[in-house]
Amino acid sequence: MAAFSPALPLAVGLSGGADSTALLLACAQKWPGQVQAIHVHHGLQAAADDFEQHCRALCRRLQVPLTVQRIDARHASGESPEDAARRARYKAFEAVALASNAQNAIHSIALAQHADDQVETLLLALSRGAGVAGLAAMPADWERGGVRWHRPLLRVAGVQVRDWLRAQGQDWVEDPTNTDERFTRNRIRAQLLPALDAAFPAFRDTFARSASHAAQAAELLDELAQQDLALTGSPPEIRLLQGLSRARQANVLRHWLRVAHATTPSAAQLGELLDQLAACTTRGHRIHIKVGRGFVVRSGPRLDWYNPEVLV
Ligand SMILES: Nc1ncnc2c1ncn2[C@@H]1O[C@H](COP(=O)(O)OP(=O)(O)OP(=O)(O)O)[C@@H](O)[C@H]1O
Repeated sequence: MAAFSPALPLAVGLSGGADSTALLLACAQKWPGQVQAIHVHHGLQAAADDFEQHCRALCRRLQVPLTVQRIDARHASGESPEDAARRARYKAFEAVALASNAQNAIHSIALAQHADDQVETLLLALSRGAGVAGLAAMPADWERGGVRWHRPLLRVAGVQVRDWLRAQGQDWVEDPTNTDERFTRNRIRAQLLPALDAAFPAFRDTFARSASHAAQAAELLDELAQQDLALTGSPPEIRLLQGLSRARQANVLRHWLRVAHATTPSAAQLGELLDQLAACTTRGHRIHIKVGRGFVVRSGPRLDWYNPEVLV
């Protein structure tokens, strides 16, 4: 938090839980008159009104302007309720930043994820078999929608955040779902983090270092994919793809499918596509492989992708 120097005015995403309560308090103390808060009311759980009340009382006491955004975070089929809520929340933050008037325009938004959240994200990525992009976990800073986003607590342990809050005499609302071990993240927090603490006391720092190595590697792979896609064309030409190593083919194909078709192949689908590419040496060789909601096919000298649902 010491090195955190955001462009002001700053808005803090305030859920009412310990972490964002602490972040708002620290920021309001550091930059009086330059900080505001955004609370998103999901209406998903009975405790939502308690969260809102806590946020209103806290902001009144700190004399911090508060915007409460009500959202409908119902999830689409195939999407987890947590992902839907997170996506809707980010959209709500962006809408508030966009609507902030010129005089008090929000330049940065800070979120309160801390080092334990980062370790949980990394372990979740490992449990899904993620590649380096997933193992990069959460970035500390990024830019989107003309706003700088920050996670200033990413190197601070969860217990330190709560200890600081207690020392400040500040209360918070405990999210009742945080102890529900039906959620994987909560099982990681309750069962794995204490075991990691016992086995590797420095795990928060060392895991964070691995995540930032992965982030750097992911950036390089992305740059290489852009260069290779410029070489093969989009959609890519089969003969030019075949001139690349198998690892580079995999990298550029993943990139092409993501940027051009917003789809990600499974490891098995990509493996099959690479095998087909290697075998594609005759004019008549057909390629037709399911990827995401559609198919990668051969179309003359190139690959192509189509979604049959969109064609009808
Ligand atoms: N309903 C919300 N309204 C505003 N900001 C939110 C809300 N939910 C989460 N955030 C922001 O996003 C961050 C990450 O959310 P996440 O749900 O992972 O954590 P959290 O357990 O809610 O954190 P906290 O201890 O602050 O409640 C929060 O620390 C907070 O800054």
